Amino acid sequence: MGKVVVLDHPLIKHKLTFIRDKNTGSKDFRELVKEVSMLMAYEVTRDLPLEEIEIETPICKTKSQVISGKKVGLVPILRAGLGMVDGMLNLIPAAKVGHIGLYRDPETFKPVEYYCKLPQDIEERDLIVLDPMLATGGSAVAAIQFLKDRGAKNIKLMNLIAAPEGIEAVTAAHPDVDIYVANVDEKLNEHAYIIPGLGDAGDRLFGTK
Ligand SMILES: O=P(O)(O)OC[C@H]1O[C@H](OP(=O)(O)OP(=O)(O)O)[C@H](O)[C@@H]1O
Ligand SMILES: O=c1cc[nH]c(=O)[nH]1
Ligand SMILES: [Mg+2]
Repeated sequence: MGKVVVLDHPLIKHKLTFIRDKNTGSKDFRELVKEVSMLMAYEVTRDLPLEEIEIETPICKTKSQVISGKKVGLVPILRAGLGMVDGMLNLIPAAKVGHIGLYRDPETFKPVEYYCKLPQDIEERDLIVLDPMLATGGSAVAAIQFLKDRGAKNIKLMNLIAAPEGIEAVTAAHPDVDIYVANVDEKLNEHAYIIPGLGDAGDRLFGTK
């Protein structure tokens, strides 16, 4: 069974409060989502392998560690996942970025795919799927399946806010996938929005409502 890691650092909690606040406009919302993603990247990348290289300080030669040749791929689920890419790239600049376009049908709540462009070597990469919201889990389950169908083997999921229903759906469908979240909220409402949540992440990022 994949682990569920809740990153309840005070800085993340603080920023999440202003992300949730309906009075936070798109500019600040984007900035805060980027900052929280960057803070979460610290923990999501904890198991990246290191190797020792030889360098020379101004004083002497020494051995020191660098991240080894392991390749990372970031896979934002469009649109809202885009808001998390820059924060992650700040810390993992060598990562390649693949995009999966999905929107949730407002009546059935089922994901509808409309775009996909992935790095060619995804089967060799450690992939991190990015989406601020894990609600029913339908979008994340579909995106992860999509990656597995194309040969991906090592996948993590990173969300800002998850509903218990979404965590259950992902762990049932993809028990090999670890989930990293900033908070697990209470439940879903009748429109499958997360309570208390933050509303529609895509609309708030891009000002479309
Ligand atoms: O867990 P689920 O029930 O599938 O819901 C979560 C999905 O819904 C939102 O996307 P949305 O469909 O609003 O598309 P958008 O990012 O373009 O706004 C969100 O960003 C997730 O992708
Ligand atoms: O609460 C929710 C649920 C799905 N998508 C969102 O953006 N927010
Ligand atoms: Mg949306």
